[in-house]
Amino acid sequence: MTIATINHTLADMTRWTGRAEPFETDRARYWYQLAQPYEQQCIGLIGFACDQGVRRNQGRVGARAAPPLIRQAFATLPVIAELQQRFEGQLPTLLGDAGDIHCHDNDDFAASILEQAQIKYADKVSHIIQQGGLPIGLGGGHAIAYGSFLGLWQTLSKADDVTVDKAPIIGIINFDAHLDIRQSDVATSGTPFRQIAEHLAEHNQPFNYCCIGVSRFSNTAALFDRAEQLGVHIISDEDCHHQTWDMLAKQIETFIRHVDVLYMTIDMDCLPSSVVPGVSAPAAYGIGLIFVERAVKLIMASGKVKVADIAEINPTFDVDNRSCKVAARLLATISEQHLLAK
Ligand SMILES: N=CN[C@@H](CCC(=O)O)C(=O)O
Ligand SMILES: [Mn+2]
Ligand SMILES: [Mn+2]
Repeated sequence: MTIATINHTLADMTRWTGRAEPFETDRARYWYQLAQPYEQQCIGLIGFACDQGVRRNQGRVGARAAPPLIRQAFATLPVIAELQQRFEGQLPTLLGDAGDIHCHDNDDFAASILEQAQIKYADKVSHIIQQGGLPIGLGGGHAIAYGSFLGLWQTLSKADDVTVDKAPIIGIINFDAHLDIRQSDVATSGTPFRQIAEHLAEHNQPFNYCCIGVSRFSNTAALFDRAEQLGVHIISDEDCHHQTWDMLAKQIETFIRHVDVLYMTIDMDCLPSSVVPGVSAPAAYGIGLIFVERAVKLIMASGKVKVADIAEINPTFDVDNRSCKVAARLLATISEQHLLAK
């Protein structure tokens, strides 16, 4: 039997590598050339190398290996000209790597190892927000979501001007085939948004949850019942294909207008398994990458996103690194939009 432990490892900067461009101007620049060990950069990457929640949820494990592979794929993407111009002379202040929280799990669910990992990860998230940065979490299973939320919650609770009746309204936008509001005796990758709903209810705060890409073939009627009880705003996978962009954008904008701050999470199984094969629970239908990227830009443009994460990549089932590359593209999109909006 393995011993259940959690630990934090600092950024491994030897992983930030990519193409050398000795014959080009210095505008041939890649993200690997920007990354620094996290201090107080505008963006702080923090890995959640944990798939205990997937295991507890009877899923196929492997997501714990994803954070360094998503980083590696991101490292090789070019930095767009607009960003280089805008931040000339300040490029080392843009991207920090805060390392990974590891959850070395076993089958002893009572060991609370997942819960401890979520708390440790939440502390890092909170620290980055308090330093003025945007934390971007790299899962790991979708149990990362409860940690990301807790990190945001901790920060908001510490703010000087916050009282119960004046607390900022939190909105959560999740791109996911699954609602992840399961009832269970332990936390899993299928329970985070139900846990968040309960946490908010305990503190007399509203639960504003918009789930985009929900599949009627990936959620039971019991889950749809709970979604209705909790007032979840559902935009189904079929809606995403059949409705116009203007109609979808309006729904998302209306949701955003009613909240003060946002937590945005992308469960990579929202995309079709032909596009992202390396996930814990693949989706047959899925929503388009073109739509997801456009929606992510719209959400980031609100300026309300205080924490974001990318979850559920499972490298064991990836093909030709395809899934990590899609995750890296979304990570670059979030990063670009955040920085350009500054
Ligand atoms: N993170 C969520 N996972 C899905 C898993 C479904 C499955 O294994 O088929 C869920 O709980 O609904
Ligand atoms: Mn999912
Ligand atoms: Mn999920």
